[in-house]
Amino acid sequence: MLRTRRARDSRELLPDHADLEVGGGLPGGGGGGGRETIESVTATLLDGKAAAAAIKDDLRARVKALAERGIVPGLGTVLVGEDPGSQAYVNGKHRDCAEVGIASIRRELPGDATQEQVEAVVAELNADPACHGYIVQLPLPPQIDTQRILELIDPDKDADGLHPINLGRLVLGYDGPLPCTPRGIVDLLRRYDVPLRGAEVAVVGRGNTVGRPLGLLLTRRTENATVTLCHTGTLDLGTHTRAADIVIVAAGVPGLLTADMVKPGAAVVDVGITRVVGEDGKGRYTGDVSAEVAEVAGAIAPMPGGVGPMTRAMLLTNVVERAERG
Ligand SMILES: Nc1nc(=O)c2c([nH]1)NC[C@@H]1CN(c3ccc(C(=O)N[C@@H](CCC(=O)O)C(=O)O)cc3)C=[N+]21
Repeated sequence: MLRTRRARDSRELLPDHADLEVGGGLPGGGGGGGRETIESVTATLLDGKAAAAAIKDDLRARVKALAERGIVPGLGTVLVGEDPGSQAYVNGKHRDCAEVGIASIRRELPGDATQEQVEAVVAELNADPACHGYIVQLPLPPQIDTQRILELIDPDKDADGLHPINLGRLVLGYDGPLPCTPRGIVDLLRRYDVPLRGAEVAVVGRGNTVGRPLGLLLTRRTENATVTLCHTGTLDLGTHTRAADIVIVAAGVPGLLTADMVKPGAAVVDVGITRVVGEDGKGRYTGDVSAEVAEVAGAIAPMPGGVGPMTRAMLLTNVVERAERG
């Protein structure tokens, strides 16, 4: 069972503070409402699906307001190749667009496309006034120079927020589109009142799409968290994660974070998404956080249902914000 009560502070779930808990008895909550020992505490669900639905409701209203000014926000996607996973993600993005009234601009190229062909599509979207923002779905096939493609995207149409100019803006504290996954994580934590100011945050993973920009985002004055950025060169990962009020795992290593590596009551965010083949021979996606972490954590953003839907909601947000700027 997942608690619906919101964790305001990771320490709140420690036994010393158990008698400070408010209210219990939420409708349909079914819990006994009495004190619980730490062993029986089940983490608050940081529900990315519900949060994304609320964000999409807000965007729908903003898209309507734009329509009155004669503006229809447009999101472009560039998909190269036939990878079923990538196709599924891109389909999801277009479904999201339809839900909030954003126009979809879809470009597809075969898996053996040349560098010039991909560059031509990028140039076309850069020039298209109906396209307020777009993404080039990653990974690209090996014959394509990914860095060169990403640098050719107009930074002001960079819906992912991953263009070097925009990552530079993030470093410098200038305005620009923010990377979707880091932005989605911060938004999710804020919605559930997980305090960031003064919090010790362990980020596991230094990748360009999540860990690295997340460290930058969390250490801005507006977030004011203290970040320890852990990576494959970290000698004793558990020392760092156990000291953290918030642990965010974006390593791509299934089950990397185990219960013994988490301070009781801490918030845990699972960003991992790795395709594994189960004992039944079926492929499925798995996160970086072991299941038993939910018995120690105060709050948890699971995979699926946590960060993924927030990433998609932030992609839409970046496009609507760009359209609002005119
Ligand atoms: N240029 C670019 N931008 C990306 O943002 C980008 C990319 N390339 N390449 C691939 C990764 C992966 N990614 C996901 C987004 C949402 C879910 C998602 O919504 N997942 C659901 C489960 C899957 C589902 O139900 O469809 C969940 O976590 O609940 C997953 C993965 C974006 N990526």
